Amino acid sequence: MKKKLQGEQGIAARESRSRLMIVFFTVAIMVAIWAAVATQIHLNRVRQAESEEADAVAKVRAYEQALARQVELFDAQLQALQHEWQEGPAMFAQTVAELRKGSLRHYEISVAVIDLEGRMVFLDAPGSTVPAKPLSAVGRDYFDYFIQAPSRSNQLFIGELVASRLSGRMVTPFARPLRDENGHLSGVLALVVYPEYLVRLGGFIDLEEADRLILLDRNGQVVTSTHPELFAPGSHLSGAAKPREGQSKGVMLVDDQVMAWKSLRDYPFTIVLQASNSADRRHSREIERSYLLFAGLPLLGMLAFVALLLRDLGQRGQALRKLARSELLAASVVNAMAEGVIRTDGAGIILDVNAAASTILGIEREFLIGLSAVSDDWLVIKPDGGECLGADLPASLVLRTGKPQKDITLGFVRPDGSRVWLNTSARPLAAEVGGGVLMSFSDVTRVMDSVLEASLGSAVVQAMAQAVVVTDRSGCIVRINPAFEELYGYTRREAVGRPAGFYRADRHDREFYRRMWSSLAERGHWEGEVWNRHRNGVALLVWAAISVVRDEAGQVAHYVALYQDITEKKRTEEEMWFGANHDVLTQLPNRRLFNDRLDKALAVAERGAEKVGLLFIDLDHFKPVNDTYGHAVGDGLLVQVAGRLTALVRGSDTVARLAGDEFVILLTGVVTIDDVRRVADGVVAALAQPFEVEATTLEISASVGVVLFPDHGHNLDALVRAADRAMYQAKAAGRNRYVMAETGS
Ligand SMILES: Nc1nc2c(ncn2[C@@H]2O[C@H](COP(=O)(O)OP(=O)(O)OP(=O)(O)O)[C@@H](O)[C@H]2O)c(=O)[nH]1
Repeated sequence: MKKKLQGEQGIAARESRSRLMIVFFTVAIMVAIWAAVATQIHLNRVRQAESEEADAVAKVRAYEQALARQVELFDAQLQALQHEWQEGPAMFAQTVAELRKGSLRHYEISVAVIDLEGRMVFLDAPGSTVPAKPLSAVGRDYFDYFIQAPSRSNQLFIGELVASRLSGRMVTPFARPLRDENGHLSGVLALVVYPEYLVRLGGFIDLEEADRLILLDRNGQVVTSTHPELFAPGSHLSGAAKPREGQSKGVMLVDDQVMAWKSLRDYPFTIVLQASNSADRRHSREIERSYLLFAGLPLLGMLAFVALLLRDLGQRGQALRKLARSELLAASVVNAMAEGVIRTDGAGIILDVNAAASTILGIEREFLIGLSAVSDDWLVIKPDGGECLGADLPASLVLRTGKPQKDITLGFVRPDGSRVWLNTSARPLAAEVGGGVLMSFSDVTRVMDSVLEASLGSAVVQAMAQAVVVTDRSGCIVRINPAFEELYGYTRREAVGRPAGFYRADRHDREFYRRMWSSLAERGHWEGEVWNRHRNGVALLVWAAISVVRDEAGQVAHYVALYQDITEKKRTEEEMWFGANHDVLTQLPNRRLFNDRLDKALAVAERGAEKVGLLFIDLDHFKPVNDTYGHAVGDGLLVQVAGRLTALVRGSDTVARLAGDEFVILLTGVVTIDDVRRVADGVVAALAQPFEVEATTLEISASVGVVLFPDHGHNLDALVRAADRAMYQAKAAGRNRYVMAETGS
């Protein structure tokens, strides 16, 4: 149940992960597109604003230059008229008339001369005459400017916009002082200009229809503008759309419209341009729209696609959950079955196994998957003991014939060597589910064993006193008898099904078992001593007699082994043999064993180039030891002598006690006579050393006769005689020495 939930949760989690990923990537792409578009639009707007500002500033500058030139022109006329006034009124009037036809012909202007009282003494205004009641200029700024400070230098003064008393129109006076011959102020000369002429200059600077050019005077009052309906002369600019106070020039955006302004340095005018940028704006709005379209269309497409994808995913998820639920259900049923189930692909490769299959076969599920179910590597036997090859396995039969196979009994040998009997069925799987084979099998070992047991004359076996074990042809135990249980300590249940020999003591090498098996194969029988081990760990030496049992066809069907415990018997035999061949007192080999070994050594030496050395040793004056200290001390001395002699030679040499105080050393593998001399020197020296026996210090010595085979004799008797002789020669020569036998003796 838990697994099932986990499966569904897994699908749900995967599904919501997929949804999240899709939404995440869609949002990311949308954000990226919109960011790119917004950046582009912003950059466009910035660029446009910059270009609009630059444009406005350039127009203002151009107009500034035109205006300055215009003012300079007016001033030049004023200066000319200033000069003419001194020539008399008639001359002055004539000059004015000439100017009107000449450089001032394009302008609607008036020329007035005002005396020191403020009376207008000369006026030349088209369509106007000097009024009967003379007008007073007192209070007009251009008059007051010079009158209040008569010494003011000869400079141009531009008055503020004022309503003409003659025409009622707004005018701008340009004035200069008039002086008499003495240089005293005699009046003021005014050139009164209808200021709309000043903005006509805008025509020179490429103004656009909607560009608003406004000229302000020093008080911020509108002097004139290209759009008098919006900016009436004498009015003030309202709101934010006016130059920043204290700044003589600047450019800024007001209500998404560029406004540039500049105050003239030399004249009391400020130029304001409210630029029309509608054409550019329209164009850039179109570009922006195309950007938005570019970003918006794919976006809409993407949103639609994502919506479809999510819907599809939801449906798929539902279907998958349903499928997973049914698959989980099926899988848990299969896994809970007591029968082993294996599924393979069309080539017999194992794709899936259930828990029971793994348990029955004794192989981990992970290990089984990927193996071939039709391989020759499986150790499978038929009920008759014959081997079942890969091509005869049920999966192979199904794959070859396409037909189901039912109730095939086979013995399967597990990796641990034990054998299990299986009742197997297999059937082909439909191509829609991927093809392959579905195998199922159950463990029928108990039934099969009892069948086999019954067929093996169990009564006789059971009754036998000897331990009996019967195996199938693969070497797996199919039955044991009570004597076996007693001998090895394993119950029938523990032993049956395991490989025979699982109770080995591992005291024999591979070669031993190889010889056993080849004997069984060649002669159908083997017997001999084998070290096995009881369940409690104690090693047992048994006499094993193993026979092959063949079926009617002559094929190996079973092996039968009989075991007899010979551990005790062997021990007794060994003890008896030891007693017969060794000296009881010193435990050294006795004459019998010595003769035996000498015989063998001579036989070996005869075949090779090596020699055999013999040292006959007789203790000197041993009898007095016995006589003086007693037999026990004599015995103790003999034991110590045996020890010293044994310590002098290699393990392959033999030290034997022949009788009484007579010892012999048999040296094999001798190459030169010097090898023997070295040992003889050692013997004499070792036995001349004092002995400590039962708190008694004894000093004796030995006489040694030395012979060499083949130098001093070709057989045992000749050698022994020669050695004996040599030994007596040593005694005769004064004892405590060795004498080498004479050659040819
Ligand atoms: N303690 C003891 N003495 C033994 C044993 N077998 C023999 N003997 C004694 O060993 C002595 C052998 O003496 P001999 O070799 O004849 O005389 P010896 O005193 O050694 O004189 P030389 O050989 O001429 O130097 C005898 O007295 C035996 O009784 C034994 O097993 N134990």
